[in-house]
Amino acid sequence: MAHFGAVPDFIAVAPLTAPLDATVRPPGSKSITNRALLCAALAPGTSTLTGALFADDTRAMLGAIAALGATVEADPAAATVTVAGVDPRAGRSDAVVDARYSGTTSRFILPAAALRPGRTVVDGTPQLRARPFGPVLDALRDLGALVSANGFLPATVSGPLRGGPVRLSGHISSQFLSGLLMAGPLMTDGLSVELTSPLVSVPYVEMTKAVMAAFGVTVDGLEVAPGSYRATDYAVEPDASAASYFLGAAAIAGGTVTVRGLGTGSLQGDVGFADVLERMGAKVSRTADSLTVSGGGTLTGVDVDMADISDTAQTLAAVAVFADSPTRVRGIGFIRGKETNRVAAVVTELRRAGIDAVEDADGFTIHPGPPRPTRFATYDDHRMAMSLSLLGLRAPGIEIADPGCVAKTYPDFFSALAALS
Ligand SMILES: O=C(O)C1=C[C@@H](OP(=O)(O)O)[C@@H](O)[C@H](O)C1
Ligand SMILES: C=C(OP(=O)(O)O)C(=O)O
Repeated sequence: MAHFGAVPDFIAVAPLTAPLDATVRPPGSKSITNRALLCAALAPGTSTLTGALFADDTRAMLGAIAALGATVEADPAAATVTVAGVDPRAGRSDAVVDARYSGTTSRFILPAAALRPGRTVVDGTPQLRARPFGPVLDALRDLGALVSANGFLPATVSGPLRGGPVRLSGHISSQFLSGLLMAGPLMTDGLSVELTSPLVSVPYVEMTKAVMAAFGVTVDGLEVAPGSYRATDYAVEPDASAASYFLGAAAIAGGTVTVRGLGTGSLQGDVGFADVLERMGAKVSRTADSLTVSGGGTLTGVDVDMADISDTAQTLAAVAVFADSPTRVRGIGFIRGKETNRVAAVVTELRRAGIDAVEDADGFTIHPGPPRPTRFATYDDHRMAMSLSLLGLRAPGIEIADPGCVAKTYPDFFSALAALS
């Protein structure tokens, strides 16, 4: 990960000396910010986002929509972005998008870029180049685009997109479907997607539909009629995946953590991480504007399918270390294709700390135990860094290598973690 300013080689996590009593508001949701930015960029007129996330992944999307011709004014200190939209179907010049490390940016911008008659090259870091793109590239070809790529980035696409019916696999990533749906209303014949394999990360597709609806476009099942977006002002919720670390901290270290801004009406499936903590024995309460977890009692291991909320699987691995029985996480084989092979990475690192962690075909099993002092490797994966740091709240001698990798979604994570105490 590229960083601005000095970033240490590692961070030592200080164990908590008293139970937690904290209220936090994580920065804006990465997933909602990047959807709202794209919908705003495709809407004629001016939209303003408040509560937007400023992190590497959303800066990638800001650059991507600007490359497509949207006018962007960002105020990171105020967490606002103003976007004047553009009709990509009028874009005849060549364009280049650097999606950096961002799955959402790259998978969402490809269909939008393929609406342009001009050529767009979409590329990213070596990490992103190693992630799969075949399903969306094949779908774009079937929808009428010219595509030059071999299943991975870099990819060069040009339109227009005729649209109509298309078949798409769902088991690798939901981001392909979300990206196609968002470009759908601007395809000549609209879009009708038929999934050829079971969809992972389902709540993210519901989120896509909800953000599109806020910008005036209705998705019916997996069908979108030709139409246009409507510029709007949009308030982004705090990030629920980021919240999982603070909720997990309460479960591990005891005491209470309240996350503000994540209420019962949240668009993010990852608020469901609290349900898993509840099954393990933590106390959870929910209001229209907050989510609270209290821990300190015994945690019991769970057997849980996390295909819908896989960004919190590593958080659960960290919590599971402190339970009184094993935890089995299923349904997440596909996270081997994320920032790193997350199944292998979390198992390898926990084993280095003396924990009996086992890789399974579709996930992992964690047998609890006391972690020994360890400097965890983070594999350039923000979620490895954030989740493994939780072990240090209870166990002495825990260090996190390359902590700057959290810049992908949460540049201030370690300050927020320190502020908990
Ligand atoms: O659509 C989104 O915003 C996301 C979908 C998920 O990816 P997959 O659909 O690839 O599982 C998730 O892991 C990612 O962090 C964000
Ligand atoms: C998988 C992730 O990101 P993306 O796919 O958007 O790069 C993540 O944030 O955990």
